[in-house]
Amino acid sequence: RKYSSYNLPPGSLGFPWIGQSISLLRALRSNTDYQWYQDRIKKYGPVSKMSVFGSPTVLMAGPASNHFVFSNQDLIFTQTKAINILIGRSIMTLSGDELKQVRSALQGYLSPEMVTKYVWKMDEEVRRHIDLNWVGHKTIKVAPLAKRLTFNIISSVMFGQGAAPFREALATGFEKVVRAALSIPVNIPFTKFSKGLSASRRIRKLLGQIAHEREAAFHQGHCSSADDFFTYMLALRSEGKHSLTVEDIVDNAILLLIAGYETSSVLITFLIRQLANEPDILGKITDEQEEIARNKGPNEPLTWNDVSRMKYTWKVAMETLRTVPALLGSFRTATKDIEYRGYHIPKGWQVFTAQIVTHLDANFFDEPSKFDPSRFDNLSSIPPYCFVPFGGGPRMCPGNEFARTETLVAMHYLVRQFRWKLCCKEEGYRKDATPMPVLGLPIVFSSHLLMKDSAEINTEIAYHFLI
Ligand code: HEM
Repeated sequence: RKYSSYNLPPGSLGFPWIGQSISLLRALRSNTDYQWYQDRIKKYGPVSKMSVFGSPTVLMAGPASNHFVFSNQDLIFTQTKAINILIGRSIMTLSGDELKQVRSALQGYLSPEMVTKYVWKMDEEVRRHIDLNWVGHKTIKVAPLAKRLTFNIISSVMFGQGAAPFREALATGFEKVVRAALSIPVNIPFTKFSKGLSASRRIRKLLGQIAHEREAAFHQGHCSSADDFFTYMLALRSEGKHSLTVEDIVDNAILLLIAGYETSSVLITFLIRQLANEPDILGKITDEQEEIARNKGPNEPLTWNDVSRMKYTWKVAMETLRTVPALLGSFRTATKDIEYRGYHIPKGWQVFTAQIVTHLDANFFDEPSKFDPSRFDNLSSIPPYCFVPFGGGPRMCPGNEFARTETLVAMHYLVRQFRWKLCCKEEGYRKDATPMPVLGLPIVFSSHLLMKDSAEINTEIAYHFLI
């Protein structure tokens, strides 16, 4: 009744609270979400109303809708109450001038010029990770290890050696915060939320200590802005570029880390999964990486220049992101009544656009279900707002260059040293906030340098299943 004068989009809000949440969650878990969106689009068109996760929501489909969602000033990031409590005053919750200042600071920190300075740290972390977890092993579960790798990379870049002694504690704490992010925010002991809340307090305390130490060192002139995230933000503050307190800086550090490690680990996991079934593509990537290695000493770390030459490998990564986007899509909330294609979207409603809808649309990608990295040979042939793994517009992912670089560094060492097969060829994946192979992607692998053919791997797989 409240909206009787509105021209709301077609569709039903379903039962109060529940709406379409259960059927969407079921589709996500069974990885049939693309069909779920298609069914709605066929029934109601590209703009329809539904109710998910407790809020009336307008589902929008297609490149024009993507553009609208990414760039409309009256749509702000949707926040779950749990995220607000767990992460605090981060870029996700800020608005107005504060948002502009923090966005510009984070963009600067993750800009290509800065990422060039992080390549050696990424190189160091990847090599350490491989020595520890791959060399001398025969089987591993890729997904949890990829998470640990991307966590170690980003925490080493952001906090430097200051956080090294606490890395294990931080990794466990962040895992609990991520798990609590989509939970019901009621602080009852032993629930996901209460565990996440305690972890978030511990992380804040620990990072707060490090930040205050960096503040003292910065004032005494003992560190430079390129050393770590805290010093970078403190240097910007001293230049009048923002006015965040140390506590706010810590909150933004937590957000940056969470936004960065989980998504990148999904990309690395699904790349490894894809390459297990694509010997030709793996061969081409290996050739590209061998060519780069040929001009370097045996232990010489990769440089920015090397990474810029990994063009084919990045096309394969983009095709992986097209077929399995690391994030479902973008949720926004309307801050006032707005209009789109003649429909009203009331203040307080959510809008949602799912990446997979354009990524798998045959109008934009020929044979969309085929894995074909060559479709990225000519990026300008892809219409705007159709390929959006990093979002778009003013809130586009500022970490895309960081993610690209760490993924390429990891692939450089993996493809040159190993050949792998999936332990379970039929292993599917489910989607929560991010997609995840149901068994964590167990693989069996051998050293590529020693192996002449795949017979050795086949024996390993047989052995793996016997035990
Ligand atoms: C493959 C890896 C990654 C993917 C696919 C990805 C994807 C995305 C997407 C789609 C958004 C926009 C969400 C929206 O519009 O609702 C986003 C935002 C964001 N990403 Fe990433 N991301 C990745 C890696 C990273 C990394 C490595 C970092 C940091 C080091 C990072 C930091 C952020 C931040 C801070 C935001 C929020 C920006 C804002 O509030 O304006 N991301 N990411």
